[in-house]
Amino acid sequence: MSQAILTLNAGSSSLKFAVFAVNPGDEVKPRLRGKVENIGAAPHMVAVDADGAVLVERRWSADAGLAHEAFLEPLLEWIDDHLGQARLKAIGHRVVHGGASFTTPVLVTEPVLSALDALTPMAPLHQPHNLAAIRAAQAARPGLPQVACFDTAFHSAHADVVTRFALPRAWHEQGVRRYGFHGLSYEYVAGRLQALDPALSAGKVLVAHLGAGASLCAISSGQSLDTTMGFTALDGLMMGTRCGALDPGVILYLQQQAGLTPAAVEDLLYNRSGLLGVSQVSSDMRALLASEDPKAQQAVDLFVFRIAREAGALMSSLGGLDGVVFTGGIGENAAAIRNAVANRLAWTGLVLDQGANQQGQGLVSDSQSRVAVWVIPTDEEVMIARHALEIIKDL
Ligand SMILES: Nc1ncnc2c1ncn2[C@@H]1O[C@H](COP(=O)(O)OP(=O)(O)O)[C@@H](O)[C@H]1O
Ligand SMILES: CC(=O)OP(=O)(O)O
Ligand SMILES: [Mg+2]
Repeated sequence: MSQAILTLNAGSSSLKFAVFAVNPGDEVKPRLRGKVENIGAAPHMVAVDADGAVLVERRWSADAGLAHEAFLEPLLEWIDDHLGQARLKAIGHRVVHGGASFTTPVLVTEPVLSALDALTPMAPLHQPHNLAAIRAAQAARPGLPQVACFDTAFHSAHADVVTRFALPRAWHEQGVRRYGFHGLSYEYVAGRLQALDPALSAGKVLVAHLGAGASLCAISSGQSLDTTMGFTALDGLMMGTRCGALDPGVILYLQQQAGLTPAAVEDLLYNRSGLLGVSQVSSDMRALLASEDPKAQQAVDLFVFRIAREAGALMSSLGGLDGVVFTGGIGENAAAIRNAVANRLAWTGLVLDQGANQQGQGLVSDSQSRVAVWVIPTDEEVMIARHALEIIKDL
């Protein structure tokens, strides 16, 4: 009987899932993938097979009030019905925060779960959903190995200086330091780039993961050297609803002068800021690009400005720039954003091929460009499946 691995990637408002067949040579091959989007509002589930044919599509009403956990049991049953002859060998999970202790994927045990629970305050949008998915999967499939794969792990070899805040050193020792996120995405993209352009992948590359959450990663010879997110996934770029880098004095002002409680500050910075907060229109880049509202344009301009500014910082960490890779929902699909970022980085000698950029696939820089620019669709799911298989191989 063939074997399969299920991956679960519980995000702030979505639950992505995929089933991979384990082929000879331990190669994982996608069988089906899908997502439940818009959880908390009007959930929408869609799943497709390996050829992209729709297997299921379902909508729930906005007032159903369903949380992530409500989808897990029916989802696991639906997946069982679609496994055919295959037997589920493990479930791999994306866990956003691994802290200082988890620098590689691990088999989930109770002590692992409680250690990950302690990191929840540092990833309030993600960690509770990641851990709820693990607990629900444990309850539904007792005995089935669960593997946690961390967003932070790809950045765990950063030089000491990259990890530090200029705070009294005792805080660093207590774990108040920069970690970085979106590591599963960066690891996948780095692997794809090595296959697509080995010479570039041996050089200095800036990868822009621009989705609901957004960050940049400085990758040299396939290794992460620096990244824009830090202690939490709030730092760095402006995001859908998150503020990105902020003068810490603003937080003091909000609490001490404006009288916001810590919980209200958390809600402001994680849920009400970013594209949504500045535009007052939407957190969704598609809606902003289609809007006539000048505030939407202002939000897009700030998003692009912040990318270019942080890109400058990471070029310094890299000591140069040979290539840029765009990925994530915005990076893969929004030609206008790639173009605007490219215009701000023109001083590096980066020139887009306008036709290729509109197409948005593969190499999109001009043949005369000093900096190569690629669009590479990310795949956190396949990375999770590979890691899960690696961990359970010796069980
Ligand atoms: N065709 C498109 N043009 C512009 N933005 C897009 C397009 N398709 C998706 N996006 C944007 O991608 C973002 C979601 O990215 P994604 O990587 O899927 O998010 P998540 O972090 O939830 O995985 C949204 O802001 C959405 O508007
Ligand atoms: C870490 C993070 O911001 O993840 P996402 O982009 O999925 O929200
Ligand atoms: Mg994402």
